[in-house]
Amino acid sequence: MSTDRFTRKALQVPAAQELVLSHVAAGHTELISTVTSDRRTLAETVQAPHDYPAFRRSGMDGYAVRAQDTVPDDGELPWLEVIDDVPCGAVPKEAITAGTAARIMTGAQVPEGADAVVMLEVTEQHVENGRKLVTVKKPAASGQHITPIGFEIPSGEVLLKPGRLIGPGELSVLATFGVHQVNVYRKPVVGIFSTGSELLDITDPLEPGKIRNSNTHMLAAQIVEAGAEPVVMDAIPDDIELAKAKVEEALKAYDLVVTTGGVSVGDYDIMGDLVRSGSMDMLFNKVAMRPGSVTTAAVQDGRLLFALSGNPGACYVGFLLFVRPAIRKMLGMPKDKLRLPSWSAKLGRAYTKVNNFTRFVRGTLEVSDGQVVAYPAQLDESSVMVTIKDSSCLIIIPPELKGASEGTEVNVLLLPGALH
Ligand SMILES: Nc1nc2c(c(=O)[nH]1)N[C@H]1C(S)=C(S)[C@@H](COP(=O)(O)OP(=O)(O)OC[C@H]3O[C@@H](n4cnc5c(N)ncnc54)[C@H](O)[C@@H]3O)O[C@H]1N2
Ligand code: MOO
Ligand SMILES: [Mg+2]
Repeated sequence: MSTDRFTRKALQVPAAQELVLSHVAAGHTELISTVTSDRRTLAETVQAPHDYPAFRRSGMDGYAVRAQDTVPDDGELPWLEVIDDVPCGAVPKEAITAGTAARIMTGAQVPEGADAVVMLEVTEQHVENGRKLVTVKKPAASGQHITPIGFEIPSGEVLLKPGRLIGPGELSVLATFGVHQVNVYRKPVVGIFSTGSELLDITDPLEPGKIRNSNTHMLAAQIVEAGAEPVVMDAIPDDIELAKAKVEEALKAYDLVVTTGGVSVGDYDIMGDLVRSGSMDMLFNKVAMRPGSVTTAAVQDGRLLFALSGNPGACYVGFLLFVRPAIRKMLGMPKDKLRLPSWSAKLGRAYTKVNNFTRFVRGTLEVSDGQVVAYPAQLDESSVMVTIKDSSCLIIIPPELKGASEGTEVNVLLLPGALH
């Protein structure tokens, strides 16, 4: 790797991603209460401890019967004697035998002997000499309105594997089987700070020549989305000694450190100098991509430092392509879930910029005539912040396309939350 500021060797995006991923591994685990496990990543295999449903379950409010007893005899509707009443949560007291039925509610356990449930709507109930009788006006088919044991999940089935992100469906499964504690991967703690003498705090009034620090807050939200815990540190001015001390402190305290700003070749681009200064191993300081060509990564004592560009567009994309997959690997997620999902789409509008590097252009997705169409943002410069909020994908424009006309088949990376 180069030792001066200007000579940089650009890695292709996949190679840079692999390099980053080779320096992280799934982290520690912790046992937590399932009720607080939403958005956490499972670190264990969960198997069904019993069949589900565990009993034959009625799908309707009605009567449990033997289907054969519901067939009219010589045009006469059959009468059955109601020998039991089974509400939800109860266990049937009697088995159903020829000529008998049990009143039963949706979700209740179907008695032995019954092979069908008929809905209340197709029955009539009478009391005759103190005996409860029911007639069935429509013959039942065997198995009707009964959910068999193990219909959804047989006992012993693997339900959830390590690396699975817990959400509403997973919580439902865990609760169903009484799994009230789960082993999950500990959330990596990520220290973030911005560098730049121009940066004002979000609460500061605007001053001439200055801007408010937006990247720190954008990154904090990206870190949360990725499944980690951000620790927001104060921004620092462009002072290499200060930056060095801050990086050292952060790398000791946190699992990962992300900085933004000062990675290009300018006079005050201190982060670029810092990673080359020898105290850490630089993985790369140039990637063949735009925005984010100056994205820099280094490792010290096994901990990664990502020095992302200060330009908001480049910082955003640099996080998604490199930091997010690293966090997801630390969370034990499988290899095919580390990167953003990729779809193919047609370009809805021409993209004319030509570049030597692969472009990751912010865009919006629409479906038209069953075809996914991606529209590049009107403003997609690295320095532009405002269109980040409107984007649902990154459109990949490889350099060999030399720009792309409307209708070109492209690959798009889905942004987190694109389908919400
Ligand atoms: N001579 C060259 N100049 C530049 C090159 C180059 O190769 N040669 N690369 C350009 C590219 S590409 C990019 S990207 C930027 C990278 O800049 P830095 O990472 O060094 O970032 P800064 O110089 O600190 O800031 C750039 C820009 O971003 C604003 N910024 C910085 N931090 C924040 C923040 N926390 N929140 C909001 N905005 C922030 C900053 O004010 C600048 O406007 O360099 C090009 N130049
Ligand atoms: O790194 Mo800059 O964002 O390539 O545009
Ligand atoms: Mg700079």
